Amino acid sequence: MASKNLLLLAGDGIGPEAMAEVKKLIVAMNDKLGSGFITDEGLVGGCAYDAHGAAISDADMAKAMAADAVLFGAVGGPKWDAVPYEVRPEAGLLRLRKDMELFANLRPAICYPALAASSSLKQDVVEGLDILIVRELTGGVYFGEPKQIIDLGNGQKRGIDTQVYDTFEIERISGVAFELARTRRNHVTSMEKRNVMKTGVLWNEVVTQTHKARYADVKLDHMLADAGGMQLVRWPKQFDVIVTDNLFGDMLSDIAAMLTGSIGMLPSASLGAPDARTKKRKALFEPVHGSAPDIAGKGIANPIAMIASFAMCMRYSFGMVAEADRLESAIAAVLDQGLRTRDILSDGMTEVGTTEMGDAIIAKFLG
Ligand SMILES: NC(=O)c1ccc[n+]([C@@H]2O[C@H](COP(=O)([O-])OP(=O)(O)OC[C@H]3O[C@@H](n4cnc5c(N)ncnc54)[C@H](O)[C@@H]3O)[C@@H](O)[C@H]2O)c1
Ligand SMILES: CC(C)[C@H](C(=O)O)[C@@H](O)C(=O)O
Ligand SMILES: [Mg+2]
Repeated sequence: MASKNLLLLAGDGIGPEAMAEVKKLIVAMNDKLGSGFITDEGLVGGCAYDAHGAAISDADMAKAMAADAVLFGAVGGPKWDAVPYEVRPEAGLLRLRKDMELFANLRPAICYPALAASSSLKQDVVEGLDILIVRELTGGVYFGEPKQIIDLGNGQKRGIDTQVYDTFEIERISGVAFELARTRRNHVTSMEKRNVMKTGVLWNEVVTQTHKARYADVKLDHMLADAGGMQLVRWPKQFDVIVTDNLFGDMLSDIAAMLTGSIGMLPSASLGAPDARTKKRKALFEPVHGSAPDIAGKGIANPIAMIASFAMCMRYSFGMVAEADRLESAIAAVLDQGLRTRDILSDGMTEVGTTEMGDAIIAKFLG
């Protein structure tokens, strides 16, 4: 049996609360189904800074590089607002993405039937929604140089971030989007801002060329990213796969999160290129949400995004497609039963905390 070494990086705020539910699930799967997961743990984010002055230590980084997959909770919080920029909690996540070369971030936004009526959007707008945002994750303005604040010496400062994309980066992320579209509804919408950005012009050009050369069977549309945001809330069901850069993908996926009822619902997978010899991809799975300092420690966080991220882990890292499908069905069934954490609560439903929600999903999954 192929190894299943998981590194758990729970992080800060609600990260450990959500991760606790996945840990219970892993223990139950090992005990009852003989799934054979081997777990190790490490520190990332503010807790890592507190322990050793860095947002992730070299030792934990080495563990992440060696693991078959990394499960990540969330990082950040007001406690670390004043720490130096280079070691702020979020730097740990960015280092993991960059050093592991996780260029492809898959963010599916699925509206579970039971939540269609509780969205802030009209029911018919979100009912049956199943879209996938493919976000480029190791380039763009997140990593481009120079990135600095310079003193102009006249009482003024200048903040500089640099958006950079090379052909190969756009080619490989659009390849991922086209491949995934072929397994879905065969439609890709590429979003950039070619009307104001040179990287947008190149993005559009390379996606068009990649399509023509290798994926002409897939329907391709181009949309300016601001209009894309508007279309996502106007009529999201027009989309199948959206491919976009690092920053637009960050923003568009938070918008998409609300289509599903709550940001507490959205999982994600961050994947590297397959290794030439072993064909295995480096991979990290994390909820789209952050550490939610406003609700941390109260036991009310929604663990579904974290649990659904583990479903993606089983599907993409271990080929456990049946188990992943069953876990997603268990989430849907528990929502059908009327159980709701506070973020997705609506009239007539039963409010439960993080632990009860996790327990109910695990029981349904095993049942
Ligand atoms: N991947 C990550 O680790 C990640 C992602 C986004 C933000 N952050 C960090 O998290 C901190 C807080 O950021 P923010 O407040 O902008 O975003 P956030 O996602 O943490 O919270 C936004 C809102 O959504 C709610 N929310 C988020 N997840 C929830 C869940 N699972 N269940 C119920 N409600 C949930 C929060 O209570 C809050 O009201 C910042 O330090 C930020 O940098 C980390
Ligand atoms: C925490 C932060 C670095 C991160 C990002 O901006 O990518 C987060 O917002 C996300 O969506 O994963
Ligand atoms: Mg984000």
